[in-house]
Amino acid sequence: MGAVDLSIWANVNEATPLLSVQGLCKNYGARVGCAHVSFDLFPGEVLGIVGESGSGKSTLLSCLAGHLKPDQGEVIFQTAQGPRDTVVMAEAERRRMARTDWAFVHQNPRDGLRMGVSAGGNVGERLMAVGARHYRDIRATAVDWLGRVEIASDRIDDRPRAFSGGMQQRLQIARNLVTGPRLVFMDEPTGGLDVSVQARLLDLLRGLVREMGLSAIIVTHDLAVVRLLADRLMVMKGGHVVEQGLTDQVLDDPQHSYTQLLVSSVLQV
Ligand SMILES: Nc1ncnc2c1ncn2[C@@H]1O[C@H](COP(=O)(O)OP(=O)(O)OP(=O)(O)O)[C@@H](O)[C@H]1O
Repeated sequence: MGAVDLSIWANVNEATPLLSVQGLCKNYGARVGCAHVSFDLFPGEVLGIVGESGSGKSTLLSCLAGHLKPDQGEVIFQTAQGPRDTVVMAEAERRRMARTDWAFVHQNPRDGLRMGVSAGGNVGERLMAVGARHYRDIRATAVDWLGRVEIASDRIDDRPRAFSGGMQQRLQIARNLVTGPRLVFMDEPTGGLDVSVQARLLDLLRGLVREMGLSAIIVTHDLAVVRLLADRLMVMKGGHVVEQGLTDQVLDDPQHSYTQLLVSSVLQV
């Protein structure tokens, strides 16, 4: 099992949104989590979601990834079999899609890795979950993916706890991308890392996203992250989307007063 087979996606039209979100709302009792969020995400497109703490970014991402059930709204995912609303689909199907069609990179690698399993095992078990059976092929693909995320092959049998924070995050990325998802959700993927480590990780992510033609939704506090990775930007405040558009346009010519504050860094996000 070498390169990931993407032929099943051949019938997915580039002009059809990969993800189409309509009127998504989630409240926690009387508190607004996110409200009336709508957008389309096209194949190969990277959307950044920014906003201060408590603005609803994580709530939105959790609803999109199926970790949280929204109170209202649709999340239509373009599967190889056609469009499906992931909000109403059966839990078993959503779980299967979460293994195959999309991936989730957590801020803390511990939430996305199995810390007691070797690096190779972390990558290999994802392949086994989608049907790979031959040990030699699985190990060869794991070695290949460790290389792609700049982890030396002689570390394949080490457990993630023997890795630095940056290496753990790169391993989490390999574990998530090895099965060839179309869409990757990332929650503060560079949060908690040193600045130099962040820069290297961002470069790596940018390369992989482009090379694999991935669509991605990235939640971050860091405008430098979206400047580098995101084609489009969504700015949230109090659970609402206050501005969205092309990243350069939003950052260079922000229209909403809150975005202006964010960009001028007057506001600490
Ligand atoms: N489990 C929960 N129970 C009650 N309220 C919640 C819960 N999770 C989030 N909230 C509230 O929903 C709103 C949005 O929170 P959310 O965590 O989505 O924001 P965020 O932008 O991701 O913040 P951060 O960057 O700090 O993670 C906040 O008012 C928050 O207090």
